[in-house]
Amino acid sequence: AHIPAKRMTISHIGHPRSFDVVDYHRHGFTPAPHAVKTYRDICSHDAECLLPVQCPAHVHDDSLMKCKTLLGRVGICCSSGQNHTGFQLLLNEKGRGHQLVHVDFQVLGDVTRRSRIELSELHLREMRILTNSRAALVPLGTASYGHFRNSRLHNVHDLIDVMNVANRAIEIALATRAFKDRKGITNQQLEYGMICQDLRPTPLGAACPSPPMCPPVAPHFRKIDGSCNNINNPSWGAPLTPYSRLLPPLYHDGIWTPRISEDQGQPLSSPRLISTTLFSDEDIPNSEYTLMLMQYGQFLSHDITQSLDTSFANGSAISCCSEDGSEEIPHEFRHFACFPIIIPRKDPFFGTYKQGCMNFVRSVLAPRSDCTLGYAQQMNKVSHYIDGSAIYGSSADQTRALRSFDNGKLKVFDDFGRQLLPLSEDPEACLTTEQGSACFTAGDTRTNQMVSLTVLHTLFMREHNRIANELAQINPHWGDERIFLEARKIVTAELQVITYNEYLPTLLDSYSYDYDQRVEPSVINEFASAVFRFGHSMVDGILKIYGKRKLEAAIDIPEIMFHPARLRKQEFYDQMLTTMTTDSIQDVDNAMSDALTKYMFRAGNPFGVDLAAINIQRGRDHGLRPYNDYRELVGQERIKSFEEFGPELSARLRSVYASVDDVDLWVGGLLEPKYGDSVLGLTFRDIIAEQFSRLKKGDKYFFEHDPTINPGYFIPEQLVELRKVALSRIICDNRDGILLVRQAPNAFRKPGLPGNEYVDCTSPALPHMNLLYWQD
Ligand code: HEM
Ligand SMILES: [Ca+2]
Repeated sequence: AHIPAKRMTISHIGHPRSFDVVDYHRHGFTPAPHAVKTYRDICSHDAECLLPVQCPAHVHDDSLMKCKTLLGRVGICCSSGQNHTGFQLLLNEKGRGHQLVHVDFQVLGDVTRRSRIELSELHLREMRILTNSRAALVPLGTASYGHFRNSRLHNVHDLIDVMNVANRAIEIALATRAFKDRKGITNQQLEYGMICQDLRPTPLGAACPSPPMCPPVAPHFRKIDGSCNNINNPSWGAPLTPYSRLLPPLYHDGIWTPRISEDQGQPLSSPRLISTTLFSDEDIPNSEYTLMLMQYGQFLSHDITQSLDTSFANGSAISCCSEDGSEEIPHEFRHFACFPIIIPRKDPFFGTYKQGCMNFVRSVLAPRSDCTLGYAQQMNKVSHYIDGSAIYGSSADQTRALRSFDNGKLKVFDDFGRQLLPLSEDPEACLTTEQGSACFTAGDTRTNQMVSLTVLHTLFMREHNRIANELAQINPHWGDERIFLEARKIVTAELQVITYNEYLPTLLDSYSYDYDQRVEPSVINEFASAVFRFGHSMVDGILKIYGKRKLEAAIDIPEIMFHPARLRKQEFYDQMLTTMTTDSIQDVDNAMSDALTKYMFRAGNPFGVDLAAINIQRGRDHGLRPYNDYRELVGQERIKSFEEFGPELSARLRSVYASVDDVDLWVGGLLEPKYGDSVLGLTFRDIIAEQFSRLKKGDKYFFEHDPTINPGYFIPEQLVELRKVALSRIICDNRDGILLVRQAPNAFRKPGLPGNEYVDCTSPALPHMNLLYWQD
């Protein structure tokens, strides 16, 4: 018996932050004196009036006091802590009535034994499935393999590390289930995190990773794996740790079983049915933004998040569908992480290929960071910070494999004088093994997923080496290590400048500043598994390639997924950069390219997989609550009837959702009307703002933080230089120069828009960063 979403009200206990305050100063508006009362007048002395999403999202029966923010939006009075779970709530009188669960050691001993037996049974079953059935594995060369390829690991050591953590997390989830059965714990108690017992001194404690060892003095350079950033919580933001959450998950069993309908507990509709009913391919180019807004968004998302599909212990891909794809494998014969997407028989596309099942495997889990029993948490495979991990890797091993150890530079593949990323030696790196295929290596395992993504990886690899070369000239006494670390630090700052000064202002108009040690920087599960996937709607299924005067090719993007060999054609790199900074993105709406919903990763096959359906299923896999709960979290009214979505959509929505409280977050967020002149609706916009606020506030090494905070701070003269950085300058500096000679100053906005006219790459309108300020 989980809490029906409709009965919930959301209120918040927060610590002071200054979201709208910043906005207000930046834009220089003065609120009309009668329009709003400032928070000081309304909230008590230690509280501040903030947008709800900026406060730790706490769901309980009472509501904190409503107030108005400086920009006139409805806020709440917040006063403490960021986490939505437990303890603070209990101390707060609002928590009355939610029982803290006492854990007695004898019960815990029994529960531990039971979970270990169950875990070994699961492993045995896995072995049986693997050895007995050909259908257990996803065949190489299929689209489903391409999907799995998206969460491939670097190497076998990487696999062992992930498996270790994942198995411990499963053990804790199993123990939680046993404990719940034994003690009659409610789903609500699980959601609130009311089982507060730290497991570390108990036999289950071994399942929690020990905290990282940090040097006594904070190092000047951030660690590759992001650990030791926060003094009190050194594992915050490190790879293989769980996502944070805005709201507690909604699982059917309170632990890991996906949610069902709010309407009489029927199963939710198939994500594929939702996809065909609500999403179609329409060509609606945006008049303001270039494809770079899409491509940089994906590149950035790969720096901060990667969830992994569960695999067999040997790393091979689990199949949940029969070999011919006509049906799901029955529960008893399939892996416990199977959660296949059922394709309705009448499916207008997959039906013609007699496909009844699309493979989907649930994400790998990580133990909770406070080492308690409770709901399952998904693992982020990469460092949560914006720290260039897609360029450099998220572990010391990965970085070592990418470095040349020559004057601080990264390894390159010299392709007749053009510097490309090193070729991959992994025989499965590409989706195809046809002659002439070539895949590349970088810090992230999704580098080859889209050729335009591979181009961005190449661009930043070149930028690193360009800076390393300059630094070596300016400081001839520096060795390889010093040059590498300084260049990485500068490139990371460049990513932060581009992200916060160029990219985010196209999506948001406000976010907050200052370091705050209490802020957990971790990527928010709702952000990774739904909200930031808004970018999928921006993707154009066709990449146009221009020659000197005319259109040379129109590439169907499924042809270049995990197949970036075109990069070896001499002109292609410059051409792709030109296309990305010239052509339009598609509008953010419920149109999705067929390239993503029918043909994704098809690799020569007649059909691919459906990313819209996968996004919806992933949200359910990760226990995301329905869209309405997040509307409320950003201070909007809950939707009460489908009619509120407008006449056109309401009938379609009603045909796939039994209740308005069932609508998936990714779906509802994309259907929402745009907020002001933003490309996004308010719900997505606010959650994105909150995420990037945390990534800055919770990162001690953020480039702009001052010497009292950032052990590797930049001096003011260097900051002035860094703030000149623009993506268009980086493109000009690292082009082949074969076809690309000009850029508009803002690479995300369409060239030719007022103030964004083309200029020559050598123009002072694209200022250079002067590295002489790094002379030492
Ligand atoms: C260029 C075409 C793109 C393709 C083919 C693509 C494909 C994919 C695939 C296959 C996944 C994994 C889905 C799953 O199993 O749950 C994924 C995840 C994701 N995508 Fe995309 N994507 C593209 C562009 C973008 C863009 C433009 C953005 C954002 C602006 C974006 C943001 C994300 C995010 C945040 C995730 C979740 C990552 C994680 O936490 O694992 N993607 N995408
Ligand atoms: Ca990162």
